[in-house]
Amino acid sequence: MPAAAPIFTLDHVTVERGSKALLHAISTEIPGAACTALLGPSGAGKSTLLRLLNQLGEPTSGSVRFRGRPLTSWDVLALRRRVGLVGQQPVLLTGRIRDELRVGRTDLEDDRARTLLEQVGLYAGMLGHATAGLSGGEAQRVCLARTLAVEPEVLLLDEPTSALDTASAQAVERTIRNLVDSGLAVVLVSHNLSQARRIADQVRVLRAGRLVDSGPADRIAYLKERV
Ligand SMILES: Nc1ncnc2c1ncn2[C@@H]1O[C@H](COP(=O)(O)OP(=O)(O)OP(=O)(O)O)[C@@H](O)[C@H]1O
Repeated sequence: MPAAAPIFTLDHVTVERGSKALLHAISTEIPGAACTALLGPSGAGKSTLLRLLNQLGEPTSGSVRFRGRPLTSWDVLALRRRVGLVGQQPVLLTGRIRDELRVGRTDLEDDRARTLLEQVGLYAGMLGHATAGLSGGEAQRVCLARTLAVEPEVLLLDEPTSALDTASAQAVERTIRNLVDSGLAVVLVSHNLSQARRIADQVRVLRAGRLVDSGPADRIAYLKERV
């Protein structure tokens, strides 16, 4: 069977800030309907790369294409509806969970909103609750549900479970894996190598801004050599 078309194609992507190169001539593809983990030590450039993918940053040189079209040719808001990003720190924008889930989807019905809450490991009954007083982990999951409400084709996740306890992290991992299995593309930045082994299909390893390894998760030495 021919390989599916990549969802993102990076061609010699370099990002410089002042005299420092945060990413050096990265060329790679990110497949659709798969979970791709961006791994590497702190400061390697993982978040910088992730943020390029929904135009929260721009390459100094080189190009990124989404579904074959240069990112720069996409309307930014249209792109961000198709490519949703959940950052490391939850940022809540409204006072109630129902309103929060409707931020990008004003016509979201309560039944769908309850399903989204359950999908991220929260209780459907929380729909009417205030957002004030949510724990960091709960807020992170509400942010994930808010992004999923828009039905993106790609989910960009920057350390999505770093603030969660084990049970909540497992619930979110299961959600991520189910979404991938139902056709969503996920790009995940993680320091948690066990998590990457559990849910990543593909891995890209960065070190000091360079792509040093790339391929299916079971062939990546970075995952095999570390606990
Ligand atoms: N706007 C900026 N200006 C200058 N340097 C930056 C900027 N943003 C990030 N950096 C630097 O770029 C390098 C890569 O940062 P980045 O956050 O992408 O790494 P990372 O691999 O995601 O790290 P971590 O795992 O610690 O989150 C770091 O040295 C960081 O200090």
